[in-house]
Amino acid sequence: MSDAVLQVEGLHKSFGGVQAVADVSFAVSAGEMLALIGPNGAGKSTCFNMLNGQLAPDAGIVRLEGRDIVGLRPRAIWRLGVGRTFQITATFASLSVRENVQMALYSHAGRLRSMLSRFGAAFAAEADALLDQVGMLDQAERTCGVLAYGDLKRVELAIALANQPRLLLMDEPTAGMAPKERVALMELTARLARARNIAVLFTEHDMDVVFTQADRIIVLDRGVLIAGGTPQEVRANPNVRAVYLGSAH
Ligand SMILES: Nc1ncnc2c1ncn2[C@@H]1O[C@H](COP(=O)(O)OP(=O)(O)OP(=O)(O)O)[C@@H](O)[C@H]1O
Repeated sequence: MSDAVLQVEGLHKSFGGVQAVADVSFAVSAGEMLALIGPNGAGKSTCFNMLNGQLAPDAGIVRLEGRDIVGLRPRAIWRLGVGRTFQITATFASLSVRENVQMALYSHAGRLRSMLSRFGAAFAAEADALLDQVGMLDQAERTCGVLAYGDLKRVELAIALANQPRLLLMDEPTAGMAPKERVALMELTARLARARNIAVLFTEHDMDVVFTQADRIIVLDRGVLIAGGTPQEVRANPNVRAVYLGSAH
């Protein structure tokens, strides 16, 4: 795929006798939403951890815009434009929504050592622009500790965007959210990904979110990719139905 932001080839990882990820290859294009699904223990987190440098693969190539990033530290990979959101939100509860995004902008600009008290107006306009994009500008003055969970997730998305990622890794982004909020968050993510040409790879247990929001889906089972394609193709794949979706889809 010529416009691939991320290219993964022959990724392997074992823990003792357990082959967590076995010969996994896939690619994600700019502006594309790719869902990585599979039952518990299929190897999704292990894959993510190898993509952002937290875990060293036993074998395989990970290319970000053509550059092999295997062996780089997580921070170096983040600097190259790989953002990640986690199942548990990572905002500073005592700082305001705007300050949290300002902090991320500071960090992206390499000026994290500046004292919080010197924040002042620095990056305030940029922070507000990001908050506007995720629909949180009207809550910019509130501290993150008092926000509703779904709103916190949108702040987290703004924080991830502050690093101007080329690739966004989202590990169960909608965990803990109400079903209606989940689709809304991923619709927002998809809209922003397309507008900013960001490749998004996400894991998700909510099949409604996966099948309505992903452009393509890849399916892991016991470390092996057993299927990949459009939501329609994956839904119709008998292996997927047997191994993962059961009779529900
Ligand atoms: N640090 C580790 N040490 C030993 N085994 C591990 C480690 N991390 C993962 N595993 C094993 O590797 C396999 C894949 O786990 P992984 O967490 O990647 O799956 P997952 O698809 O993310 O699961 P879930 O949906 O439950 O988060 C499992 O058998 C797990 O027990």
